[in-house]
Amino acid sequence: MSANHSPKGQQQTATYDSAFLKACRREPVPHTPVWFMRQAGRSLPEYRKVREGIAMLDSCMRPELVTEITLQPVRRHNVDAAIYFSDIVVPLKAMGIDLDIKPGVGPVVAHPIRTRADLAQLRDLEPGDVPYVTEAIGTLVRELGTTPLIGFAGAPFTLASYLVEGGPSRNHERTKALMYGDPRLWADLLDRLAEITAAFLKVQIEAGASAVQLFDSWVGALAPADYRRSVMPASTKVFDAVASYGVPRIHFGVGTGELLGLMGEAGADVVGVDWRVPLDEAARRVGPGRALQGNLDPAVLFAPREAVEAKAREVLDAAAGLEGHVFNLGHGVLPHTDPDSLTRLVEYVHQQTAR
Ligand SMILES: Cc1c2[nH]c(c1CCC(=O)O)Cc1[nH]c(c(CCC(=O)O)c1C)Cc1[nH]c(c(CCC(=O)O)c1C)Cc1[nH]c(c(C)c1CCC(=O)O)C2
Repeated sequence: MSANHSPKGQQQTATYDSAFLKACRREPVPHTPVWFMRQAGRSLPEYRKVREGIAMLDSCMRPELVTEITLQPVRRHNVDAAIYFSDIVVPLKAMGIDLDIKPGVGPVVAHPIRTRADLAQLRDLEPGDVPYVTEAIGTLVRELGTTPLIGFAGAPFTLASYLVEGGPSRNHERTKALMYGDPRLWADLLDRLAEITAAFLKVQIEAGASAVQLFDSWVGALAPADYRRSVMPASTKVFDAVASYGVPRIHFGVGTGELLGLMGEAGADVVGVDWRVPLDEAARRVGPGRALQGNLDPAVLFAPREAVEAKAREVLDAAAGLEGHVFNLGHGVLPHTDPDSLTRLVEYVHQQTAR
């Protein structure tokens, strides 16, 4: 019996033919696929329950907990894809960098990277550093059946911003001081982070992830010329490193209206768009040959149902002429979102776009 006729082969074929992966490949879809960034997390009571008393980073290293949390939004919302439950700082933690995720704050780094000597903290990431990732993804792919699993990583700029600042930052002043003040050290830092990120994405793809998303959440802080010169080479290196697997590569950032074209050029198959740029205009900026993902403002979910549906309709109308559209929010689900409004939104998009 050939591999493709085995139950596993049949599952792989059905996953390949899912609406989500078809939209990423810009093929015709039975309905517009939907998933939400941060769909697993504090908006769900079942998440808060299983996380009780367990620190965020500890939970990322427990495969049975990761599996359960990743599946929760799929069960509840009928989304078209799962996203692996983890955090962008997990590979850094795995190589021994002293950092923690502080509740309500975000990642905090004990010894920020600001000199060439500090770079020694960043060594190569080996699959053996993250055995829980390989294990959890293996289980998830079996449990998810035909629903695709998205792997992810933080992009070099966004990771560098946490490492250089030592924590979350509004203005990224230390990061920019290094970028403009010591371009050589900056380039070496981003190159190291690109290698780590690429290695982390490879682990996830080899374990069975069907797509990957690179989160460059804070890169919207840069002007296009600085992005092109100081960030794009590292992000391109990440995308090139995983190109041969043939899985869709999604590239996302916030406030990136002026960077959308370059973010596509960096090597993405799908460009994530926040709510500030309508999708038809985003498509003009990104150009042909790439799908778009987005872009409902996550705060809209706090409005009454009719208003949510009217705003979702606007997103669908702006996406009408696109080659490929994956419906998502323009950034992550906000912690106090009513989960029922997410479930209704999935239903609405599916029903409005059924072909
Ligand atoms: C910038 C960034 C981080 N982490 C991430 C990004 C990029 C995405 C984005 O722009 O939102 C990525 C991330 N973090 C988490 C996921 C899970 C998968 C998903 O459902 O999308 C993903 C994709 C879990 C998490 N990561 C974190 C939580 C909350 C911690 C908790 O539940 O205790 C979750 C569910 C913690 C975290 N980790 C980080 C922040 C800013 C925070 C929030 C701090 C807080 O408000 O408490 C860094």
